[in-house]
Amino acid sequence: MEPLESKAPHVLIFPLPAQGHVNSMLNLAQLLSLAGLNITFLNTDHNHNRLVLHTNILHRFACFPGFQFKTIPDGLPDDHPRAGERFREIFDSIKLVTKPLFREMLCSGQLNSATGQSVTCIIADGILSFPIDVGNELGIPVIHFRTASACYFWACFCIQDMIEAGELPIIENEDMDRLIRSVPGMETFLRIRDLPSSCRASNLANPSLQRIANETMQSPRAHALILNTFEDLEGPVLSHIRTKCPKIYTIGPLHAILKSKLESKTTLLQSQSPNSLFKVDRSCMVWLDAQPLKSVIYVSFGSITVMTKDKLMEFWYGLVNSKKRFLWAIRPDLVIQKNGEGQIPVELVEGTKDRGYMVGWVPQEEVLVHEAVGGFLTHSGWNSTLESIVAGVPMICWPYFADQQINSRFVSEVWKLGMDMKDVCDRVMVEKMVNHLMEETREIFMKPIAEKARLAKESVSEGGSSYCNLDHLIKDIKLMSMATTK
Ligand SMILES: O=c1ccn([C@@H]2O[C@H](COP(=O)(O)OP(=O)(O)O[C@H]3O[C@H](CO)[C@@H](O)[C@H](O)[C@H]3O)[C@@H](O)[C@H]2O)c(=O)[nH]1
Ligand SMILES: C[C@H]1CC[C@@H]2C(C(=O)O)=CO[C@@H](O)[C@@H]21
Repeated sequence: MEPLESKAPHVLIFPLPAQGHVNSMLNLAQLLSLAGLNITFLNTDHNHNRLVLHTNILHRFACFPGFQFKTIPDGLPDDHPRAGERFREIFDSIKLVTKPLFREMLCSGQLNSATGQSVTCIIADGILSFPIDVGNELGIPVIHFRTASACYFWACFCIQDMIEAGELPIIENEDMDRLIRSVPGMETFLRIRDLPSSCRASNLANPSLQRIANETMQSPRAHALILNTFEDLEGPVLSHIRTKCPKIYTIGPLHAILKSKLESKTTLLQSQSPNSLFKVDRSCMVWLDAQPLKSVIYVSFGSITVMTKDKLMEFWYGLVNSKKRFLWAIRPDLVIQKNGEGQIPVELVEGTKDRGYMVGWVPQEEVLVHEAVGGFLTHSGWNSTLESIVAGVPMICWPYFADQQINSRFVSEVWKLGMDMKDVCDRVMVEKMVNHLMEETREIFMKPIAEKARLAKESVSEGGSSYCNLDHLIKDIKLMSMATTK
């Protein structure tokens, strides 16, 4: 009989089906596969089809004999938008449809590895607590992976304290600049407007507010908590989280640690491509090649943001009026309430022809490290924030929802890596901020962002904090698996 020690663990990875979650979980899956672990990556049918259509994901993972994709329904019809506020409908359908199937899949052995080995550890999205219940029932340890920032996690964790202190709910006509005092470590800079967007609900029974508060407070029940961040970025807030979740693995920025691990593996590195749910248009790289050094502001609002055509026009006018060059990723489903196609004003058409380039979806990691890119107008999704930090590109933040409101506060006020434009959307402000970031006050941001980029790279290099924590995580998973297979 094979000695127990020689059996590689079998880890089931289950992300919330959203770009920013699938992305970082796939990076983790690849890192664990490189370490020789057997992995089952459980995608929703909808997202798996999109990944297969738009990426070389099957080819990329084919070199790992212990890796397999499995799929599960998300319970929504295929033509559901899965964007904007309607994204949240996924939580009810997951609860209703996916949760019982998830349990059934584990019980029936459908998720066993290619060699027949059952799951020895689950890494589940930290916004979903039901895998902890299923894991407990079946005797499988569960690790939570919250794909957003640590500062967001901590603010969510403190929602109950904010309620008890009378700081929530927000009342009508409230001063949005009022400071929040019951999130330890953030007393001097966290305003109401910076709280996770669900906290803007005026009713404490709001399902979204209830969900993020309740689900976040479940994480201490997990065996450990993985965060896509690094100690030199979020150290102080991590100390607070450790009082509630003592075992935290900070292993970010994941895209950077993966890149550094692949550096010596040329064939694997060459076959890397973005983990995109959208069709990537690479023509923007040719356009960027023709632009002067640090002259372009890159604009993207991530995968879930939606906006009215009026708002889009404000951004467009602001960009054109700034007279700066811009590259704008406009997802096909970004604009809601299109109100017919309408005429695009001639000054926008001309200004864009001269200095702009628009595509549906870009290879963002590559775009941000391109030498022509000098700034990023972003929705402050956590992956985008980390990618910008690693690339040393300062940001203008226009948060849309969830963690983005607090991420943008940290980017601007705590880390001094850019400017926060939250809750404002007019062409004059866009023009002014773009000019500040790209020219007038650019120097203010360049030193802090270069320093954070250096620290990020150090953390993922051999001996760095994230590098070592990933090794510890792998050892922990191996130990757990020995215990569960005994
Ligand atoms: O044209 C584009 C635009 C984006 N991306 C990539 O898509 C990802 C977007 O992720 P993120 O910046 O985190 O934004 P969302 O897609 O909006 O991510 C969701 O998930 C994140 C992680 O939990 C949260 O921080 C966000 O608020 C939430 O909206 C990044 O890796 C980008 O590189 C591209 O490759 N091309
Ligand atoms: C749609 C958002 C609700 C919460 C999710 C999240 C989280 O981990 O709390 C982060 O950003 C969004 O993708 C999700």
